[in-house]
Amino acid sequence: HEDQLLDEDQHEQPVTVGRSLKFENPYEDYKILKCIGVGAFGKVHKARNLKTGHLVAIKIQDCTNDNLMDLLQECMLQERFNHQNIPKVMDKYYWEQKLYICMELCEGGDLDNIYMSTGSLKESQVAFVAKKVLETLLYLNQKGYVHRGIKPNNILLTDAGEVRLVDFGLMSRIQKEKPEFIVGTPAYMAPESVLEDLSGDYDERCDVWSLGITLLELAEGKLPLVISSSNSLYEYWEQKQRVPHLRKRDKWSPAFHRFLKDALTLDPAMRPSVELLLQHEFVRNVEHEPSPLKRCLRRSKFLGSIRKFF
Ligand SMILES: Nc1ncnc2c1ncn2[C@@H]1O[C@H](COP(=O)(O)OP(=O)(O)OP(=O)(O)O)[C@@H](O)[C@H]1O
Repeated sequence: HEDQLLDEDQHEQPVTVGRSLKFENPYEDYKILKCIGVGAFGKVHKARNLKTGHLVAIKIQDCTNDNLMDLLQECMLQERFNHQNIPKVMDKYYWEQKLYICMELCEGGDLDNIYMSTGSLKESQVAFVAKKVLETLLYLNQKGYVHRGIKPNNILLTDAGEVRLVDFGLMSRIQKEKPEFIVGTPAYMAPESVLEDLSGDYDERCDVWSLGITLLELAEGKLPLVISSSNSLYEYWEQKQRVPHLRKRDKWSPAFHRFLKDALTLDPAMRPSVELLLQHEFVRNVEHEPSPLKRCLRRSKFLGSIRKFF
């Protein structure tokens, strides 16, 4: 219980994690109900707290002595963030070589699954996602972090259609630690992550680019650039330099076209910051409630139950 991790936010003062990391059997506190997601390092399950009856999501990851600290760092970052769009961590256990992270359940699932089942989103729904993700990114930027993993798969919805951002495993400090390796999912990665001459000092704006690609995907129902490796991303930008845009010009408002043009500015030095984009006409007047995504959640659930039936 005396393990210590470095807390970067507190000027590298060590903080004790032993107090809140439980070295106990999690199955005595939670009943696993069903698997709701699969990640690179483990699975996410829906579960019930046996004392309170509350439903939670439990991420279960295999641990070795080598990766335990990395996984804990990611979880502790998520724990430390206090923002309505970031799922709260309630408990964490280390038991029989596995890490169990119990957090707020986002019953709606991720936007990747949702749009694949219901079809592309409407403009008002895309604008809502844009605003919520920008607000979360602004919070992270103010704390000094770049997310580096913005994509539909990491944007979850609660039952009420509220947006939650997850996956803090690729996150890094703004301008402090450029990742040693190219990190992220290539199709969403900003051109500067592979083009040296563009990299400059505009680190946090890579999230703005990834958000632009994400919104295009949600609106059109498919990825604008089909790129599966950082090599092919490099080749694409070396040869074509054609910036993705909405194909059907008349289907979308001029504000949406302009927003994407701004977010997908090739040169990060010219790309607007998160703060500036929050003032953009496309998102400025988006209401916080009610969520326009609630309707597509109902549809996704309905389609899910029909599929189960057949
Ligand atoms: N709090 C949650 N509530 C509901 N579903 C969740 C929650 N967290 C994750 N999921 C689901 O589990 C999936 C996998 O999540 P996880 O965080 O393990 O993936 P990951 O580590 O980001 O995966 P990868 O590394 O492959 O990107 C998500 O895409 C989502 O569908």
